[in-house]
Amino acid sequence: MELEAIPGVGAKTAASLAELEDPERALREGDVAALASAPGVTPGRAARIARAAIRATHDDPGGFLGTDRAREIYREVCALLQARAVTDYAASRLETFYPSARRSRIEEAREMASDALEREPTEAVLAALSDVEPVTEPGDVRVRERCLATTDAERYSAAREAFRELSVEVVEDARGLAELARGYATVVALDEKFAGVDVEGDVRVRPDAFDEPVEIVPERPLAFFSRNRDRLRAAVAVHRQSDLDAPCDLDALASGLDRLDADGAVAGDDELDRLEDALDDLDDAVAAAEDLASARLKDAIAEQDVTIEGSDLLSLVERGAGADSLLSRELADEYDDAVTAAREHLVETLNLDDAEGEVAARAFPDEPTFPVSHEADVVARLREDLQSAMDRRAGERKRELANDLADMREDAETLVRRALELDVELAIARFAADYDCTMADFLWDDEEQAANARGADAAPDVAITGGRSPLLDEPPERIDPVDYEIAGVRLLSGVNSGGKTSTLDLVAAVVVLAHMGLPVPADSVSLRRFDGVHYHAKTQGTLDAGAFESTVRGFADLATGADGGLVLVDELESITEPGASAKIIAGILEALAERDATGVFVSHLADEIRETAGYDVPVDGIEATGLVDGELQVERSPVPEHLARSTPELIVEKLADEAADGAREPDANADSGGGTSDASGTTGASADGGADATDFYERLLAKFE
Ligand SMILES: Nc1ncnc2c1ncn2[C@@H]1O[C@H](COP(=O)(O)OP(=O)(O)OP(=O)(O)O)[C@@H](O)[C@H]1O
Repeated sequence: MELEAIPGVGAKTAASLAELEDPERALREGDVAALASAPGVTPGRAARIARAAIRATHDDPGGFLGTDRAREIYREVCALLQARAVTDYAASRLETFYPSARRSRIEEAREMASDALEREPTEAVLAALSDVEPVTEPGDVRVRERCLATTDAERYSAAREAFRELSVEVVEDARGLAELARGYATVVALDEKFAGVDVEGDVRVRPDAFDEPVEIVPERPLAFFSRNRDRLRAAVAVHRQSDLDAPCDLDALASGLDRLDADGAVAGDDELDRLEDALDDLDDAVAAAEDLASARLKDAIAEQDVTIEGSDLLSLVERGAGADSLLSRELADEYDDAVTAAREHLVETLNLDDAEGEVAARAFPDEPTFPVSHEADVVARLREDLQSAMDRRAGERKRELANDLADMREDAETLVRRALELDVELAIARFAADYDCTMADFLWDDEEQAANARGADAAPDVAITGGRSPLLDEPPERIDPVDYEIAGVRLLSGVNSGGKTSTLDLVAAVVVLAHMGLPVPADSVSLRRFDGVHYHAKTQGTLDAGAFESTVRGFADLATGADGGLVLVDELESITEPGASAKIIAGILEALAERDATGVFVSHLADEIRETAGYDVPVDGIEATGLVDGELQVERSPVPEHLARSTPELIVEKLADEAADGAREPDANADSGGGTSDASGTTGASADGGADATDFYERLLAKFE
């Protein structure tokens, strides 16, 4: 895919995306983490780019969400899904699901959602997911103890390009190599002609270096694995806790990671640990050995009676000899014992092997001295030996581990990606479980046409059974399921607070989710494919002339455009005075009906609109089954083709009933002091005035017929 062909991606962003290892894959798979790793691309922008790329693939013009309220509904359902994601990745990735009018996109997303519904979001998987994050590239790795050397200028440039972690030096000849070997622990000569040269130090001739980068810089793969160690371990745990297919041997990867320190060094190697400890403890051990030997010798001297003949003493003094000579002559055995103890102490505390022990033995001189002191140059030699043994060992282990892990890098990245994608699926599965969702049945255009051609009864445009609006501010168990069928353009009437707006929200949420390819919160839903959703929320109060004009203009576009969208309108009458509103709504309904559009208009002016409209507008109604203790008892599912009674009508009916009861039972009212207010604040009928009040309420009631 041409990066600049993606809507919204300009030259700068395209250049930035081109820096990714595989931008096509990232776009194809909606890998928002990879996209967000492009320079200057934020996670939010990454999701928008991924969405735009999906749209481009499906030739989707976008714009499905035609109004602010429709966009709000999308954002709200998206937030409900995101609230069920564990990782930031999944939260961003869920934003790549958007309502589309394109069948191919809907079906693609439905396939993924259907797989998601098979997933089981166990506590163990969710806990493991909390530590998974997209892998990151380690920062610049610099290896200072190793360098590359060549006599060839071209090879020099190629090596600088291929081995950015190492210094590359130009040398003239073997002497140059020898000089480098004095400054670096290891020199890797790239030229064949150095094969067989004898240079002191660790000089390796590797003309194959370019083909074996892991051998030359094992730090490169190790840096990746150590940088991502915790997230890789978490991804391994996610795979072990779930039924995900692992792209590699999880045990091998886990054991490789166990052999790695967070800073890229090899961990868990006893010999390496021994050498490292010996180096760390060398100075202390030498000092302790010295003290030990001196103390022994001191004790021996203190216990010793030294007899010396006067002539001997004289000759010693004449030769200028000090007490040391006396020591060697008189206390040679004691000195030997003390020095042996010091040497043994060194070997034991530093856990030295035989060869190292031989060097350590020379750290204390055979010539007696008091106090006993070490030979600094021997200790320095021991340090060098230990250091080079450690470097050698670390190098070997690094290369071994790097060879084991390097081949797993791609799989390790896939492992993390699959774990993160699982989080996306689990968020969908958890949303579906919380709202008892199901996949909607689409009546695709060709099937619809075939049905119409057969003369079959036209199926409703949307049919919802047991719908539970996820947008209600109620916990899922308090939501009354709603059945609603929408065919053509219709009115929805009903009592105040009966659930008319909530029904529009439910329809919008179901249609948006279905067109996102995601499960819908209902027992069953069948619907046709829509080009968009145009949901107009109730306006607060009447509009000024300008706002009114632009609202009417908006409906003109809807009524005359080619868009086969779903139109949902909530109490449009509030935009202006009731008489004018009814006329305008009737006109809009007529125009939409002529275009075979689908729509629901919630209105309290159903009668007036029907009188004005030039066709028989169907009216559905949300009915109150009665008023109990001042509370409406509502049947939330709209009754098809039924004008619901309004709240005022219900209240007048209640007053009429109460007045009639009062007129029939004068004694009861006389007892309660007649003419007082009842609990609901309405005036009851008195024994003598009951008949009048009954007549009055009956008169009001008759106006509703
Ligand atoms: N299906 C439902 N299940 C449970 N509660 C619901 C349901 N539908 C609506 N309600 C409750 O009824 C309240 C009122 O709903 P809604 O605003 O949709 O009514 P309305 O008919 O549009 O009211 P109005 O005529 O005043 O605009 C909601 O806030 C919610 O608490």
